[in-house]
Amino acid sequence: MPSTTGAVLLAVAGLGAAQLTGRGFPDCSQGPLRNNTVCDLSQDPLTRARALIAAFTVDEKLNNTGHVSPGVPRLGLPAYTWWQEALHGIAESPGVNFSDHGPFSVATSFPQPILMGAAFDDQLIQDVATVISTESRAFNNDDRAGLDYWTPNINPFKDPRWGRGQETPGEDPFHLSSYVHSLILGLQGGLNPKYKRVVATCKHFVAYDMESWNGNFRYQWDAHVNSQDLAEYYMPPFQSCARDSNVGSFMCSYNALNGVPTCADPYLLQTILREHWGWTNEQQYVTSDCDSIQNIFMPHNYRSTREASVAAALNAGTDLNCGTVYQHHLPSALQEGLITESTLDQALIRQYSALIRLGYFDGDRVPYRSLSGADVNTNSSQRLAYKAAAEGITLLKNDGTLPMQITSNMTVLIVGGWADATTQMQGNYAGVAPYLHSPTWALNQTGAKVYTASVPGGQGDPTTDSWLPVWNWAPKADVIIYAGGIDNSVESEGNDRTSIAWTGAQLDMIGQLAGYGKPMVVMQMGGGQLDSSPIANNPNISALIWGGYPGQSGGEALVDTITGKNAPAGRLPTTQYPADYISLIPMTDMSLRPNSSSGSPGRTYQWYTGTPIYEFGSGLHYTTFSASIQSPGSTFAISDLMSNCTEHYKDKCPFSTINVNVRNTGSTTSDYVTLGFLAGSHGPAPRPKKRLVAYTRLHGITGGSSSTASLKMTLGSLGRVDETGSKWLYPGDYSLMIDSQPLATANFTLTGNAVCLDDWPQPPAPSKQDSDYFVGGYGSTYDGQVLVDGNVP
Ligand SMILES: O=[N+]([O-])c1ccc(O[C@@H]2O[C@@H](CO)[C@H](O)[C@H]2O)cc1
Repeated sequence: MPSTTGAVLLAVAGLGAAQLTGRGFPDCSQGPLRNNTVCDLSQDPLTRARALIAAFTVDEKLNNTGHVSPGVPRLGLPAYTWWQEALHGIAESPGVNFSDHGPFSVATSFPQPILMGAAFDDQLIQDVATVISTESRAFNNDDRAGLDYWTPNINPFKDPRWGRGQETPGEDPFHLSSYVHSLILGLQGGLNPKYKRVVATCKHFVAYDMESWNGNFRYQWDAHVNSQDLAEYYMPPFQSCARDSNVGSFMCSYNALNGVPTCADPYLLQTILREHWGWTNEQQYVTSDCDSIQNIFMPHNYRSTREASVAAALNAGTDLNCGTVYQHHLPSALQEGLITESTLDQALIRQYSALIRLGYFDGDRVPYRSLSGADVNTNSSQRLAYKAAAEGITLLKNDGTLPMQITSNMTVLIVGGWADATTQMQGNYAGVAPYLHSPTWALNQTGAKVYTASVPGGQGDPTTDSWLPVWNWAPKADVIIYAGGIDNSVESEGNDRTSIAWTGAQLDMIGQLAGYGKPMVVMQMGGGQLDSSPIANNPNISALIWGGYPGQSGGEALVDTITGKNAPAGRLPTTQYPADYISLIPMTDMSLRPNSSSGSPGRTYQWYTGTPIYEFGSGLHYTTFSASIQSPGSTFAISDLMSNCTEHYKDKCPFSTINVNVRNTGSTTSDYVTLGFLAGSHGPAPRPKKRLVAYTRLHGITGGSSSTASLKMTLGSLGRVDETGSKWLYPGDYSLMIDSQPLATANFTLTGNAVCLDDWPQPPAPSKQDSDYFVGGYGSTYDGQVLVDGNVP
């Protein structure tokens, strides 16, 4: 038992404040660590990290367990802030300093992931992530950021109300898995680079997709998910991160899963993450979400003391605490024997070996050390931010009015809360952009006469003052654009939506404007979808464009889509449900399949039994396409497929690369997203309507010419998940369909006996303590304090 576990000598600041605790690097040539093996580059990262941690006293170990780590001055180990954010560009966060450094106080601001997801272009995502990691290294070299980025948010966007759905690439688990693989390659600099560019963090593990609904809050919510939905829907993006992309870090979530707060769950953090997915080289760490270890104690009330709560987290495999409870309560947990020093060592070794993989101790040998302000906000990163917005923008309705020239002799009226949007275009987790070009700014570049009105006001605004400019200008306009929808005032962290309809005030204005009978375009902005049927069904509205949160070049990309400079080819990454959908299913219902007894109509395009307003994968073009598919063959014996399968993880074995010839049958040059959906009578009922198994974006197909999409399909993409969560290859009929409204189909049959591709580990039976689990809930009190959102005591 260690003798000294006394007061931790640490002044830890509040969670959200900028905490610039000093960065810099340890000096391995002159500093006190120079003779420690951590400075010996010939050793492997794990050996080096072990040697470093062996030099710490117990107090020094305990001190360095929070996101603000003081380092060890005695050893010349600098303070380090682990918490940086970069969801779509370097973002304001505790470890990032944007304060004035001349032209270098900005970072490229790409669109929110929900819009980049709509591009269905994995190479684009890798390119974007490479710019982010380049800029991150420049910030780090200028001592204005650390090297650990707690991004991406990769929880599937299952419920249209979720305020943070905008942070994700959409609702489909295959799409998310593929997207996140490319993203991590770009952020970290490859699958297994000698030096990672930055550490990426897949969050929030797992089943976190609700902020605040009907008295449930993310800090206390217990998500009940059966093994089938868990393995089939909620887990695949995380499997892609851990097993297939070698991500450097994971973040457990606020919520509990089936009675156990995720940060205290060894089934998740050890059995699934480290054992089943082989995330075992001890060069990666699990961090908590910010204060989610405190939440194990309260409001989850999963353990009766803070000491027991921090011990439950550390022992389960949460190596780092975003917050301060580890630093304040692990000392007594150690003294009470609730944790061992070797478990503490393991957590620290994981943290510091991750830093070693970043070259933290290797001085100028790290190739990224030369990156500087000249590598931030470059011309090419500006072009990429534009491209990312342009590729994601999705055309949902067009009566033939678009594309439409906007020339200097025209008058344009643009109305709505997004008409002059600037920071609004970034959404949340944003940084300081070099510029923010609004739709109005972009229209002004055309030389046309542009009138802007930001009406309407709030839903209950009874005045017509703000309508006057509209009534004045609408009759004179050659084209009317309405730019509105939703933004972070109704969807954000801590804030789920209570309606998925357009507000009456906006529909009133849109209807009035349409009444002028002019060419009229509606831009539906925001991350979550709105029921746009009133716009789709209004014959006086020429076109509907969905623009998400398009980032620094959003205005140009939107206006260029109207004029045809950008030929739209984005596809909806989520289902657009009718407005009454949310009255049929509670946010807390985690099941995907429709259920006649609960009344659930099912979730996502795979299981929703109703008719969507616009389905997942919708998106029009300024041209037309045809497709022909090369058949992979008609019949396959499962035994043959398996005997050719040499991968350790059987679901990764290739099935076939299927070539799809896509022909532009119109005259406008355009990209085309080739979506491959699988359906058929294989595996047990109920069966999904279809599921995405492959996609590729083809670029710049000129009118009359063709391009080939190679859709790589694995055995896993054919597999289906049973009720225990295991994935099987089943005999039966399969149809691979190209596009949402199929342009081509290939049918084939698998014969023989079903074979298990992935034997899912079963959760343990609830322990006595787990069954004592009690959710306190917000609005309840603890120690006389009322628990309120954003104020977890
Ligand atoms: O106290 N704060 O300032 C604060 C700020 C953000 C916050 O959200 C959490 O922090 C992010 C860490 O990456 C997670 O994605 C999110 O769930 C939680 C707490």
